[in-house]
Amino acid sequence: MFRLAVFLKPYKKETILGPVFKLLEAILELLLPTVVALIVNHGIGNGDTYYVLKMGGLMVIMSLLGFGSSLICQYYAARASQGFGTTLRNVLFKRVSAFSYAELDRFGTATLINRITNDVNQMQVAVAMLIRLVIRAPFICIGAILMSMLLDFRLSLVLLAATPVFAVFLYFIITKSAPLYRMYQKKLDRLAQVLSENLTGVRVIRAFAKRRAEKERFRAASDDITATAIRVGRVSALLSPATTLVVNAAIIAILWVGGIHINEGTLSSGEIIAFINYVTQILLALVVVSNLIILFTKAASSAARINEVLDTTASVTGPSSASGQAEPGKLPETKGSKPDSPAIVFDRVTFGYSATGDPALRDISVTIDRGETVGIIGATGSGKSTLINLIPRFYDAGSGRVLVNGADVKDYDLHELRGKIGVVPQKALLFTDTIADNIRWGNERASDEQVMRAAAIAQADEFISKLPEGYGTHVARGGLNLSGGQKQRLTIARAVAANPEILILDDASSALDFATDAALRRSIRESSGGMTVLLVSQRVNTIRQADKIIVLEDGRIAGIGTHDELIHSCEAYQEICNSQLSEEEATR
Ligand SMILES: Nc1ncnc2c1ncn2[C@@H]1O[C@H](COP(=O)(O)OP(=O)(O)OP(=O)(O)O)[C@@H](O)[C@H]1O
Repeated sequence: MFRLAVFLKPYKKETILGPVFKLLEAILELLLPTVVALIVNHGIGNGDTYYVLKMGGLMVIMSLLGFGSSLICQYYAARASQGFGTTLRNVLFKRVSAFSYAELDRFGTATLINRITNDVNQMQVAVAMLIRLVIRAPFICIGAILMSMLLDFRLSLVLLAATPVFAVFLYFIITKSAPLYRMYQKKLDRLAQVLSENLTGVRVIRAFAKRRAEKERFRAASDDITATAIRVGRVSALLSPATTLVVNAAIIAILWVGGIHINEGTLSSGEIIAFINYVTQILLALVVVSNLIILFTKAASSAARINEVLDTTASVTGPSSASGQAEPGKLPETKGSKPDSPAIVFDRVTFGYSATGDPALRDISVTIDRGETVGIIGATGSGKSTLINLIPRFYDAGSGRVLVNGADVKDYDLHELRGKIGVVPQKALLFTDTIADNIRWGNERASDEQVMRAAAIAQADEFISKLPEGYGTHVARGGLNLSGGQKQRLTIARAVAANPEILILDDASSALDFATDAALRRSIRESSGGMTVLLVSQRVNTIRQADKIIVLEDGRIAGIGTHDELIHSCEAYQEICNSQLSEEEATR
């Protein structure tokens, strides 16, 4: 947990001055019972009203000073904790943004969101409490014990005897609650996962009339977390009554022993009042300490979760380059890349999502020349998306090399590499902005003409022009106000607008009708201007005109060639064609 203290560095002043002011308040608070004892013994005992008023006035001033110190501490604590939380959240977000798909897959979205929000909040509260109470509460405890020792050493032995009893309670509660807090946070992640699946998949759930089942699933996750919360609550709830029990037992013992001393004439009534005051202060401070311990037990498990993210380094990083925000399509060439080399080469590439499971790609070797249009086809799960994900380094090949323009993708600066490649994913994702800005997302500097040209290539111009506000039409959250095919065409336009050297369409026209799909391929071919195009599809019609077709089967290459070559030589391709085309269509 203390590793995260580096994020408090910019708030050194607040972290030091906050506790100092709180200490001042605690000192004033500790002196008050002694002043009360003086008032009782000298003022009331001697009937000296002037003394009572003078000391009463002193008490008011001390209380006001204490109040002011407390306010200043509160202010510093708020500044430091909010600043700490903001910096930590930003650092975590930056770290997560740099994660490759492999790290994102490993953690999962729900837990990452919880770690950046919930866990950081938990740490933020812990920092505020650290500044406000961590010094004050133990100081009050120890100070009150010392002050009571000064008042009457024999009586204070009762307090010392109570200390180990309290320590045993504390130890029991911490060891029981810490694992429960860790479990609670894991279950919170699970709940967030179920909730997110339900909200994003609401249409599918309704279409399959699965609402009741999903409600049950949510209730089960929710009940599960409640059960853990109750268990942890039961354990931690013991702490306050246990503290009160120990301290009240001490008070009874003090009254008993004190009574004997008063009878013997060795203790004044003012001293016993001050003594009880100190014991009450100790009680309150101990309740605070015990709550702090619970808070820090929670914060420790949050800190461990945060540190896990901070300790995870992105597996996909590139050598740094000074290319910065270069214009898309005009990025500097990486060392090793040659103008006359093929656009993409897979050189004996093998890749698996996990080190132990079956590889998703095995021994893939293929060369794709610049300006070629290449179709990638295969049954579902055969590895098509995995193959293309290795080109922009969404994942890194386990063995073998992937070359772009003759240079290993690992030698590229990531920004430079991805600037060369336009990827249109299977699932169309749009942002809440205008249609024009969504297309411009791939190239912020694109002029209106370039945006319209990209839309025309993607066969999107016609439907856009029919919208009431044309290119200025606002895309609703998640593209709700557009059809599946319209969304796909906009994501294609977005990739085209970036003017990439390599355009990858990962089953990106699956929602288009045959005529639009054909028109799209024609316009990409006509206006590609030397662009290398990779078309991933399960539809033979989408890829049959390609210069080269790669057929994948169970992660291996089953054939490479044109449609005419493969229809005679590749069994896997023949099977796909047989399932989709008539004999006449296949050989036409
Ligand atoms: N993120 C992932 N983590 C683990 N396994 C994965 C992941 N993505 C894909 N796989 C597995 O890798 C294999 C290849 O998947 P891939 O998505 O590349 O197939 P595909 O040919 O593109 O399929 P489709 O046509 O259905 O999109 C499959 O067995 C799949 O289960």
